[in-house]
Amino acid sequence: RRDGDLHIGGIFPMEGEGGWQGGQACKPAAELALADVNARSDLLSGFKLYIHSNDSKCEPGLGASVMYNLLYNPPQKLLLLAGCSTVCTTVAEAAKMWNLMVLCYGASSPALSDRARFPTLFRTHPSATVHNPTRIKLMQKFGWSRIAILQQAEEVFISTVEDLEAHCKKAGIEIVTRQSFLSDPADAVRNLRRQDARVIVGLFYVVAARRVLCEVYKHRLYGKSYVWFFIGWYEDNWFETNLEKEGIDCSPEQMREAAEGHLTTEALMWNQNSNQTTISGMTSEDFRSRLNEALREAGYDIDGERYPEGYQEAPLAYDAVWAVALAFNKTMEKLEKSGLSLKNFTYTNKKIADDIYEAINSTSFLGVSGLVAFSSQGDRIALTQIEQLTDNHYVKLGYYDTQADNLTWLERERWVGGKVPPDRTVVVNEL
Ligand SMILES: CC1(C)CO[C@@H](CC(=O)O)CN1
Repeated sequence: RRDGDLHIGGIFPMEGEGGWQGGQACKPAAELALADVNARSDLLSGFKLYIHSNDSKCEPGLGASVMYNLLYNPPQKLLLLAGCSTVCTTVAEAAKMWNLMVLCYGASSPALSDRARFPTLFRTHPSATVHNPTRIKLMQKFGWSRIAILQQAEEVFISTVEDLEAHCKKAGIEIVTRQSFLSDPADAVRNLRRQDARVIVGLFYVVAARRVLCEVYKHRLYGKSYVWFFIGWYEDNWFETNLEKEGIDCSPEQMREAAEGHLTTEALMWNQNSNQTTISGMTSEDFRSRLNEALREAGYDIDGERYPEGYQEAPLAYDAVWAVALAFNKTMEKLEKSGLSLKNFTYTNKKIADDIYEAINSTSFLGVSGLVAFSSQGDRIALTQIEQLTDNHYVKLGYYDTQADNLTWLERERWVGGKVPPDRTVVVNEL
């Protein structure tokens, strides 16, 4: 017996120039999850879930018009899925006026962790600040209490640095200098040398990262006396590609030499235990095979390593749909007690919206992206992974569970000079 259908809006960044076109892999992943939850007789019994989606191009204005079209055209939507920090900011700030929850699968901006501005926002994508406790943990492990920061002047990195500074203060780690640049890092890198920076946290997009690395080479700010922390979600050989195209005047060999030994931190988006069965019955590797099949059908040459954007984040979109289905299921059970159902939801019905909020807020299940649970500000609670570039390839050094303050260390780190670089010039007193 089908009591009816449940509808949600899906705003995916499919193509466009700026930002992140992660909808290319995230939309197919969301559709896989939709088929899976609708096939479950123990979920949403009597109802079928539908996603009505449109392309935001990762542009906030277009994202807003997509949202209005979803809201002002029947059928009524119960919730919105969205990607891209800029689009999620716009959609989540407005959605509360319609009592709509917003579930973001591709938004990393720390500014979104703000219940005052975004009272109905949840995200399966972790905030960029998730790296910071991991960076602090590594500094404490290697005895670095004097660091420097080099960042690109972009909102996401500015708010990440503010959070990092707060963590450093609490941990008693001194920041000797904080350099930022718009697009040319030359002066900023030169100032790092002038301040005798040795342990440097770098926060920039991958094109700026190549420019930084070439300046680091020129100023010899690498090797046995330096440690660089880079972001871990750049493509694997990022430091030796596009050099001509982007006017980088360092050779691939020079870039490799400057990059040798750097550390990276990133949030884990694929459940690490690849033979652990998740709520869908799949392991994360089963999910990968099904996603690859769906992407081949959509025309991507997966076997030729031609992955669409958002491939890394696809588990976050898949799990977002599961989080919605489980929350709706919980809400329907609660509403039935008072003879109501989600069919009674309207954009002015705050009571049912609060029930949906409560249901999402108490989410906790093992998804293909790992344990899915949210902080009080709606942020994804996630593990982080630490890697090091050794002999031109990334080696996994360990994982960090911030909530449990548990660092799993694999003892694989290697230092160019054979020992941990000190965080300052070491003066040896002649006896
Ligand atoms: C790890 C990354 C690439 C960070 O940016 C996210 C997009 C955004 O925050 O707009 C997608 N995932």
